[in-house]
Amino acid sequence: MTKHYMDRYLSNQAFYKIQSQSMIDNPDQRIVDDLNSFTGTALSFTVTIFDAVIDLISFSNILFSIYPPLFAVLFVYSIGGTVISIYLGKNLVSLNFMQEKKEADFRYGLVRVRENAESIAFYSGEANEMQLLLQRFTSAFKNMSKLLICSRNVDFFTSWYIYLVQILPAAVVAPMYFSGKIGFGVINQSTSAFNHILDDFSLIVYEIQAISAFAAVINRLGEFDDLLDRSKSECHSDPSEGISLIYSNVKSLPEPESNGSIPIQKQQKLVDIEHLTVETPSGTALVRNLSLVINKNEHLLVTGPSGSGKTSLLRAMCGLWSTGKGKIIFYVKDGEDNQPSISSGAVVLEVDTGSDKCGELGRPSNRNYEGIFFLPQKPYMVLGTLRQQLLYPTWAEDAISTADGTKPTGSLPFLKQAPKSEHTSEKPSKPTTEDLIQVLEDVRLGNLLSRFSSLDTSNDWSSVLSLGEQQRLAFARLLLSKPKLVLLDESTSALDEANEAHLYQQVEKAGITYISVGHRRTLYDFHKKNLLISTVDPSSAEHNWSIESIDREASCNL
Ligand SMILES: Nc1ncnc2c1ncn2[C@@H]1O[C@H](COP(=O)(O)OP(=O)(O)OP(=O)(O)O)[C@@H](O)[C@H]1O
Repeated sequence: MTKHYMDRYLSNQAFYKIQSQSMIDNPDQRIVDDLNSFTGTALSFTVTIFDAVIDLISFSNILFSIYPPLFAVLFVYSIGGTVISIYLGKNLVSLNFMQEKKEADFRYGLVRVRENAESIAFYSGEANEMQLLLQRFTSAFKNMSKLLICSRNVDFFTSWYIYLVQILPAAVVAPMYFSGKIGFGVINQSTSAFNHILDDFSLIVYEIQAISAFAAVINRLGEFDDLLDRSKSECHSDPSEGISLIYSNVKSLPEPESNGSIPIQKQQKLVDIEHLTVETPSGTALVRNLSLVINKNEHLLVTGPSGSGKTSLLRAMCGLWSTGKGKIIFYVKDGEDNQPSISSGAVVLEVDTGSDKCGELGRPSNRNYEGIFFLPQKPYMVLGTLRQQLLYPTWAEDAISTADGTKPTGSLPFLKQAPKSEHTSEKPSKPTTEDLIQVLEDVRLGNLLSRFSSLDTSNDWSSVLSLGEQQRLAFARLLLSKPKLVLLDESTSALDEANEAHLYQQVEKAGITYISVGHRRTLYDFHKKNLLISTVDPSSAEHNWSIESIDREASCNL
């Protein structure tokens, strides 16, 4: 079940939507704790119910042969007890639900302190953190107090219910004993049979607390399950709604000129954006009616005021946001197998649409295999060795290792990677150790090997490397993956100008076309076109962007 849920959580970018739109709380706790409770309790309930059925069959006969009216008393008693315990415990389900949430919130608060230890220490924010954590803890504590009061009431009743049962059967059969119809031993016999059967009928009374906790777990898992299903069905929804991403496996060939030749520049179209309007998930327009073609090596710089929607444009290009309209066509795949067929001078394009590629995972399972790479401003450092950092995210097989760095032993079927979807393109071949060392040199991080002794040293890389070093490491990943197109979101913001220039030269040398977002003047030196996005004016329907060529020499002189 854990693997099943993780598969769906990591498909269709469900984890991203859940986090960015705050759809449900603590999905991690649902996967770890709720699944654990669900499977454990489901198993123990099954065994308990099975036990109860066997017990009921064995003792009903005895009780019925002693005195049939005892059965009627038993029914009335157990039904009455069940109704009262359900009434007393009616708040237990919601209180258990909230307890799980509040404890998970508290734990998450502590995890955030650990993850942001340095920033908090720089801010000297200990007192504030303590306050925030105490608020979360107090909230969990208050809910626990309500839960305890409710459980206490249920417990009082359950105890009373259990004690009364000791005298009830004896009281019912006592008149028969005194009238001499039954012997003294039969009283004991009837008490024992009565207790057994009552235990079976009173499952709800005895287990009301466990049942309410189980119901809360089912609610939380059900909510999560629905969300994951919805995320999958959204991927298969009408592709005409929202922004369409199209991955073409042929290069777009324009109409040949009168002499039959096709201009070289036009053959190298990489991205074609048609009438694109990008909106936030809440529906605010950020970029209006953008039409743009990016050819190979025609590096584009996206600039504009803070909050104008530069990163959001990249989000739309990566398929993270589909709110808005228009088309983004990528011509980044090699077209050897699918040469366009030309008939009567017309060019027929063969394209794979995003929806065709949906398969199990909706959007392409790994955009990197499609020849597109993304570098964020704050690089993500995986938990693991330096080698795993470099191989991430294109080659992830080696990531299966335990916290102490050892490989898990034994055959665990769920550790096997999922079979590759037939639509998924081939990965580039895996780099050798020499390639990894070379790429570290290329991004001027060769000193890491002497600092950390080898490529297989594990560390908390986001703490031990400076932000600039992390950004260079991210460029090393890019150079290893050799995509056709890379989207750089202020990914050199922490670097000095010399390192920034060096990295851009390396990327250009590798033949990778880049689209950068940034504010720094130095960036103009490495780009050929500038897309300027201005803040949308809600009162006007005009588009809010302009494109101009960058005169490299002029920008160098600036
Ligand atoms: N998940 C979201 N839901 C709603 N609005 C969002 C969301 N994420 C970002 N926004 C809003 O969208 C707008 C554009 O954000 P974006 O990150 O694209 O700006 P930007 O131009 O890259 O800014 P900066 O230069 O400061 O990085 C901002 O006003 C931001 O508050």
